[in-house]
Amino acid sequence: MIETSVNSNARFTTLFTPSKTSPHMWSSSFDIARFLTQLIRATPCARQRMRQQIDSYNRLMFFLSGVVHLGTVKPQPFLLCDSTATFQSPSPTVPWREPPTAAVSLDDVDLVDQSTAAAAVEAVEKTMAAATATAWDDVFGLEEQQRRHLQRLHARGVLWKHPGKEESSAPPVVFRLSHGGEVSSDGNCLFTASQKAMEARAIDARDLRRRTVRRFLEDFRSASDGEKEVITDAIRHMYSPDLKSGWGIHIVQEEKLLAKKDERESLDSAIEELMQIGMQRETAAESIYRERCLPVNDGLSWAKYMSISGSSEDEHDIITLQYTEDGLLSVDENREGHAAAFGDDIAIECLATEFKREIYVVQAHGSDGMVEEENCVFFLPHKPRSEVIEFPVFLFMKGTGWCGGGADHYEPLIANPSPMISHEKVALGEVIGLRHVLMMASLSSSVTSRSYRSGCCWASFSPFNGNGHRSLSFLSASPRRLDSHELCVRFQRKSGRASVFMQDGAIVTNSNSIESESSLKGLKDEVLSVLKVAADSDGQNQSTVSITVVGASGDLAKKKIFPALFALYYEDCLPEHFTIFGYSRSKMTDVELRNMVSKTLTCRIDKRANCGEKMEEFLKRCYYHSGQYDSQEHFTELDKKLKEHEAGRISNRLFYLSIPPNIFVDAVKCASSSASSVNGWTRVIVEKPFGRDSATSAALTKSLKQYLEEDQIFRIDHYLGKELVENLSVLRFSNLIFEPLWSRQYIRNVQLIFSEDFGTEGRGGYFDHYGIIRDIMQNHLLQILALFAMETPVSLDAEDIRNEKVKVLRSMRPVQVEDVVIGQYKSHTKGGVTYPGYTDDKTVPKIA
Ligand SMILES: NC(=O)C1=CN([C@@H]2O[C@H](COP(=O)(O)OP(=O)(O)OC[C@H]3O[C@@H](n4cnc5c(N)ncnc54)[C@H](OP(=O)(O)O)[C@@H]3O)[C@@H](O)[C@H]2O)C=CC1
Ligand SMILES: O=C1O[C@H](COP(=O)(O)O)[C@@H](O)[C@H](O)[C@H]1O
Repeated sequence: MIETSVNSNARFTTLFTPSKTSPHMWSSSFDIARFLTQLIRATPCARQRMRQQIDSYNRLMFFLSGVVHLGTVKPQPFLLCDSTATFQSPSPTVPWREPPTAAVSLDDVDLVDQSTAAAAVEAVEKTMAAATATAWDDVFGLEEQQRRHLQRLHARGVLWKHPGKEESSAPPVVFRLSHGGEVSSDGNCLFTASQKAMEARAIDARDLRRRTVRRFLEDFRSASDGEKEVITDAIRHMYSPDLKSGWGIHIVQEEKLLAKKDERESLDSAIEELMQIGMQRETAAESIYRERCLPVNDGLSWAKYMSISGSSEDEHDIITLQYTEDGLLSVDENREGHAAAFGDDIAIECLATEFKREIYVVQAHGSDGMVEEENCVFFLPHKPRSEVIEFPVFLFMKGTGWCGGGADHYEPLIANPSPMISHEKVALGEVIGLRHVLMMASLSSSVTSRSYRSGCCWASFSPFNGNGHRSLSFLSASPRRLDSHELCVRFQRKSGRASVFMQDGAIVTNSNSIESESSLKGLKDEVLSVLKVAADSDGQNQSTVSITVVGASGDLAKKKIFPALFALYYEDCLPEHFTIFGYSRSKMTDVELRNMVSKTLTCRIDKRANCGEKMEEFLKRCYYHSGQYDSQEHFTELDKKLKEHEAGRISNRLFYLSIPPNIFVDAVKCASSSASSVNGWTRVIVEKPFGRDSATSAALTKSLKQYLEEDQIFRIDHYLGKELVENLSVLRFSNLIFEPLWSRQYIRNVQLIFSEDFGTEGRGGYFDHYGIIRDIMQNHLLQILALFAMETPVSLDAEDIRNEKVKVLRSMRPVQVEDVVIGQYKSHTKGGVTYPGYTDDKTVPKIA
């Protein structure tokens, strides 16, 4: 029995639905807070947390099982391109070191005014720290520990040596690995991620898939019998496992079958026929699909399988049969044909061969990685069978797997190459007192002109001029500001030695080849001013989020939204630049709004330090504008105020509609036409109820879509964000004890109990009109029911979860009036206090 008991401590929990891709799950006061963070940053924490809990163990198992069982790649599960290890080998290179942690003293090089230098250093340090820290900051789905490993990996860089080439002809390269952005977590992610990681703009993900399959077929056909056998074994192991003896790693095994799209109807009728003679749908389906579909169990069927991208143009649909040791668990019939073949190790190797590039799959393990801290990043190499002609491709493997059911997810890594720092090469930086400004510059006379990426600037050298001088140009790192600033560095060719040997900010030798003190001073001044400009301009390009609570004078705003925003602020989850505006018809000043809000702000994070202070700071960021919900003019005034606060930054705007549903559309119309962002995103959160029934809900959506794109609309069902509800999925799918027991064989009945210990609380008008069934049953409780009863989704992707929920709802017998017992609560006395009955509430209309 699951009891979702709700009492006065109940927190506001949210589930939001960016409709097209439906339910993302959320949780509360923190829940609404988390929802808002995600919405603002588009990084779903709750999902992330759930993934983390489910995945870390399974990912490692999945990874190791791949390594153990796959005969086609040479598994090397431990750091292959470990920069630390390689850099320590004796070589003519300067060993790479971690950035110094001690504060830099400007004493040795203090040739400019201290305060200017200090201010600039601070600005630059901030930018640099942000650049490194944010390298993996916004990536959702990571445990803190993983994030740390990845940030460290980014900061250190990864050394890569061209396989099979002498160092002299192909010197080693250090890559900085940063996240290349999320890609949709469907079966195409290997290809979409690879396309981004390769920065292959001219080729799309589908082409990559096609070329992968073509490469496989060409090579497979020309393989020897022995090689074919190895490949076939690997394919069988993955897609047609031996269900008698193949157990050991996963408690669920999958078989893949291919159904011809044009035979789906006849397959369905055959299944129906079996059902008519009393067979259950799944057993019937299993039997028909097994009999009439193509198993993926050899090279040719693998090629057919791997060609499937989930589009209507595919020849086949993928059918997945899932088994536990007890027998059939489920049949994923993929009726809409959207499932795509997830790329496996064989596919990656083919991709590597096709492009003649090594592909490294990088994994970072979390707290339960069972490996020591230093070895938490794994590189799984996939070597091309051909020669290597280009730099490698790096992919990040982020698990979304369910109990070994597969579905690890690939995301692109962008690998920025930097040359090795050697004694022939010099970096300029510390000499001018800028600890973290790493501008590596090759002064070797063979190099005529080159660009190097530094943490906050681009620096490029011109060729030497007739006087043996060359200049260094700085460009702001921000792509929007490519205004260059010329600096004459006046390094001399003749010395052949660097003025300052520097690595990551450290001075390792003298600076006597810089011509004179005055030129150094000039250089320092100029660089400082350039960097200051760069840092300032970067600041301007930062974005800001303006959150407008429409209906700020109301119950929900006071009780839940403002406290949630404060919780977010307290937890440092709001961006640096944000403003909150309350908007409603009531007349209020900023101060009055702050007073109103302050009454409901509690330090949710149980009396933690500085709560009062934080609250004051937070309130200072809250403003109010009074206006009608259907007035363009009033929203234009709001827009003006928002702009003042946004101060020229990229503005992202969020409107939280905390108003009665009959005025949603008016407010959206005015907000979108008079107060939407011109250079950032505009998003709208819509509170329930989304209509009274299906028709009115559709009508509401249609009206909203006159003014908004679907992906701007976020619908909330806060209940799904409740921790208990979220944990249900974890309990079901990641708990090895419950997972196999969660079936009708072992559970006799399930009761969902929603018990509140308070009454209508002045909302009698609403309840009497709308009804408790519409208020909580058709949304909150049905969602819980679906989560409880659904089959394992293919992945945690919103679409997959929704599909499984829909299947549950479709297979339920509609409730009849005779099935329902309804009632109203009566007045009662407890602890000497008398609580009114439903009909005693003054706001409940009286029957004449
Ligand atoms: N309260 C809660 O716990 C929950 C609420 N919701 C939903 O959130 C939304 C807001 O709820 P809640 O704050 O309780 O609602 P309120 O009834 O408190 O309304 C919010 C504000 O809207 C304005 N307003 C109210 N009625 C009208 C009207 N007829 N015409 C124009 N403006 C009006 C008022 O502001 P002013 O007069 O200053 O303009 C009011 O302060 C609703 O859609 C509700 O269903 C969802 C889940 C829980
Ligand atoms: O949506 C609603 O939910 C609340 C219960 O949610 P909680 O987060 O406060 O526990 C319910 O009281 C209210 O009637 C309903 O509209």
